[in-house]
Amino acid sequence: MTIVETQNLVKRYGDLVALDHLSLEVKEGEIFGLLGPNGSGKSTSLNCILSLLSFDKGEVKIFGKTMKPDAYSIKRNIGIVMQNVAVFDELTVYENIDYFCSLYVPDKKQRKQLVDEAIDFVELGEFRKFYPKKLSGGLLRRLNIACGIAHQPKLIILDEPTVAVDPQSRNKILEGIKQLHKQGATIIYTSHYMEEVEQICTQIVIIDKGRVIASGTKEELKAMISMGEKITVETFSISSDQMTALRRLPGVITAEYADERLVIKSEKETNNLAAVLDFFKNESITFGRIYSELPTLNDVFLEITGKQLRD
Ligand SMILES: Nc1ncnc2c1ncn2[C@@H]1O[C@H](COP(=O)(O)OP(=O)(O)OP(=O)(O)O)[C@@H](O)[C@H]1O
Repeated sequence: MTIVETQNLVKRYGDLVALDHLSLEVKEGEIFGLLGPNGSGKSTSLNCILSLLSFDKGEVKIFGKTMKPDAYSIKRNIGIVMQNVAVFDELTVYENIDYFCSLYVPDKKQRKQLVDEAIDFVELGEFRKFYPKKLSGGLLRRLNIACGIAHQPKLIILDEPTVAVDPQSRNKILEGIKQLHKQGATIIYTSHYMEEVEQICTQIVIIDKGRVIASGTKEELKAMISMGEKITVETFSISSDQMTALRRLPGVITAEYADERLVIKSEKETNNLAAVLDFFKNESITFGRIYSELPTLNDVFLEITGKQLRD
């Protein structure tokens, strides 16, 4: 079943085209990763999906129905965790979650159970009587998440929930998302951190300048590009003749040297690590670490657009 569908969404801010015929399809049970560099249109697309922002062209359907600002039956089944923490300073952790949950769940007894479950879920039990001002950035994010998910929605939308959080809270947030997914929620997750998207998303769409540039599972995305292996060698110097020799190794696509790092990218099913190691030994070139990696989503982005995901 399709949970969210956007067809040819166009959103302009004056002359700037923020969404350029953006079509997305999120199926039930997916952790759908919307990955793109800063300014690529991730937040704009979420705001259009949620009818928080009007758009110039296109259509949004959620749970098979057209999404509109007053589509309350749809909204009741959506949980939103936005980039900026939005909680009330005057309310405690418990009261904040209870307030947001009360917008969807009027029954007090039922709500108490949901709020308690949300507090346990984000592990804020010992902070339930704290006011937001007393919480660290990571704990605040977790409170923000609890406020968005306490009513146990079918669809959860998280817009860069890990920006500027400490590694411990980041891991807790990512583990929490996986758990919500296991419990049956469909999740839309935006990020410009490709490692996170690789780690948790079952389906990924990469956008740039408001357009979809690639989509699929992480394996499918990596299979789209010609590169299959990236070898990095930390070395102080290498001559242009030596670079030419390295470029002649089988299957080498590029070999570049910058900032005391040599990076050799080779085609799929090439294994040049042993050959590169032999070359450095035979040429008596001193080197530090040498390692081989599989392509990342950044390499996918780089090969398709010619630029880094994180500029
Ligand atoms: N209210 C606005 N008025 C004018 N331009 C805007 C507005 N909001 C966003 N933009 C522009 O639209 C484009 C898309 O922005 P958007 O915030 O959707 O990108 P993003 O991928 O979410 O970026 P980030 O990761 O920085 O949040 C950017 O060029 C941005 O500068």
